[in-house]
Amino acid sequence: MTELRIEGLTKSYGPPAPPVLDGLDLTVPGGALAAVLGPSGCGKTTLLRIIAGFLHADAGSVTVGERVMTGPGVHLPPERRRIGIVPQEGALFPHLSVARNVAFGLTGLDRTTRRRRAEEMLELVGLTGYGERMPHELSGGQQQRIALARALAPRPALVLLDEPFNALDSALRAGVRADVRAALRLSGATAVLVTHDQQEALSTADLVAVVRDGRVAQCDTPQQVYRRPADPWIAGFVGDAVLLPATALGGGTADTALGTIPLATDTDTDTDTVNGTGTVLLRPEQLELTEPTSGAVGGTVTEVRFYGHDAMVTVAVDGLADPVDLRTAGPVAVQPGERTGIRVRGEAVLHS
Ligand SMILES: Nc1ncnc2c1ncn2[C@@H]1O[C@H](COP(=O)(O)OP(=O)(O)OP(=O)(O)O)[C@@H](O)[C@H]1O
Repeated sequence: MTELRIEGLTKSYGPPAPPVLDGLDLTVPGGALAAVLGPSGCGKTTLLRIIAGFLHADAGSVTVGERVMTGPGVHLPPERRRIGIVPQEGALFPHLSVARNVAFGLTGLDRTTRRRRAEEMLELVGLTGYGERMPHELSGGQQQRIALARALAPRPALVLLDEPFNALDSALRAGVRADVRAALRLSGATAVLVTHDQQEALSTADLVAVVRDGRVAQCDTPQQVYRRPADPWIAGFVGDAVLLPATALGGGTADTALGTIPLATDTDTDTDTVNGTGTVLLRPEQLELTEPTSGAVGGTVTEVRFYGHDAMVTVAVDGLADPVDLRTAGPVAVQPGERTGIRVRGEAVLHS
C-alpha cells in the first residue's frame, strides 16, 4: 500500500492573481481514501491536476510511496505516474465495448491476460457479464463503476476521483458511492476524492481534508471533523452548526444562553485553564425540545421544516440574539409560535 505525501504545494495562475494553493500539506496513508472538501474555487481541481501531472506546481512536492512525482526540478509526465483517474462523468470511450474500455490502459500484456484482468475488474465493481455492452447501454451509475474499473485495471499506486458522483441523481448516488468505496477498499489502492459535498465526504472517506485559503485547514476522520472541528468556519462548512457566545467557567464547562454546558475534553484546548469568552459549537441533534417549565431554558418556535427522516425546528431562545436550529427525529409536537423548553445533550466544543 502506497502513501501519498504532499508538502508545501503552491500554485498561482500568474501574478497578480493570489496563489490558489499556498503551501498545502496533506498525507494520505496507504490504502486510505481521503476526501478533499472545500468550497467552489478553493483549488480542489488545481490540486488534483498537479497530483496527476497535468499541471506544474510553483513550489512544493508530491510523493507517492518513495517516488517524487513533483518537486524541485522534478515533474514526471502523467503517463509515468501510475495514477488512475475517475473523471466527473465517466468519460468512457463511446465506440469501445465495456471490456475494451476497462482494458484500455493495459499496455504490454497479451490478449488473454488483458481479458482476464478486465473480467477481474468487472467483478470487482459488481458488473460481471457486462463486458460486451456498449457504454450507452449502461446507466449513469454503471458507467461510473466502469470508469473506476478502468482506472484500477493497471494497478495504479493512487486513484484520483474528481467529483465522480455529480452527474448522478440523488437516489442513485448513495448506492454508487458505497459500491465505489467497496471496490476501492478491495483493490487496496490509495485514493483521493475531490468533492464540495459534505455528506459525500463524511459518508465515503476515511479522512476528510478541508481546504480553505489554499491550505488544508483540518485533516481528520469524518467523525472528528464533524464532532471536533478546528474552528467555527469548519464547523459550519461540514454540517449544521449551533454557535453560541460562551464564557468558560473552568472545570470543563462553559456558561451559555442554553445553560452550563460540559466541554469536550478530547480537544487541543485545555478546558480547565480556558478563561474568558469564546464560541461554543453544538450540532442541532444535540438540542432537545422539553416542556416549557419554569427554570428551563425557554424560547419560541419560529419555524418547523419536515424532512421525513427528521425535522429541523428553529427556536428564538430567550436572551439570545440569533435563533438556534434543533434536529428532532419522529413526529414534531410543536408549531410555530408555541413556547418550548430546550435541553442540551452531550458536550460542546469551545473555540476561543
Ligand atoms: N487555467 C486557469 N487560469 C486562471 N485561473 C484559473 C485556472 N484554473 C482555475 N483558475 C482559478 O483558480 C481558482 C481555483 O480553481 P479550481 O478549479 O482549482 O477550484 P475548485 O475548488 O476545483 O472549484 P469547483 O469546486 O468550482 O470546481 C479559481 O479561482 C479559478 O478561477
